[in-house]
Amino acid sequence: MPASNRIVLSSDHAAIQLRQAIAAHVAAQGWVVVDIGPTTPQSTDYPRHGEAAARLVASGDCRLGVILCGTGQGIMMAANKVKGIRCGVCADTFSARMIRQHNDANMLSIGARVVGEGLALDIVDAFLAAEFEGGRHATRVEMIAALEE
Ligand SMILES: O=C[C@H](O)[C@H](O)[C@H](O)COP(=O)(O)O
Repeated sequence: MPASNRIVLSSDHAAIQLRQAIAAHVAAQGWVVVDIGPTTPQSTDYPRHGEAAARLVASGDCRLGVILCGTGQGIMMAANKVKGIRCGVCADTFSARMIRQHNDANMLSIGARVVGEGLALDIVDAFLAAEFEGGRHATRVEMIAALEE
């Protein structure tokens, strides 16, 4: 377990049930879950939830983040607007592992209308188990950061 074991979870209305399943899953692994909701199924706007989670990661309050909406795409786009955030949408475990190993992703996005719960939990596990490899990948991640300046 890393030094900081805080992970933020957030979603829009399309992914509340899956987000809560992921929260229970990662909490059972020892992560301190910062679940910032929402908790009611009322329609809500994914940009606000993506931004809120991203700010907790960008500030260092949370080491990693998992965010969800219907496709995972919209909330990912919002999170990636926050400086320092590298978030990828994953619908397979290979990509979830690679965005950590090669891209040093600090957030994962999942589409609750795209993948079922079993696969989603495997995707989260693959993301959390992987470590950034550095080396040539560090140079490329630095190039991404330079685009923010
Ligand atoms: O990228 C956007 C997400 O998939 C949203 O969850 C989706 O657009 C919400 O759609 P609706 O308001 O029809 O539930």
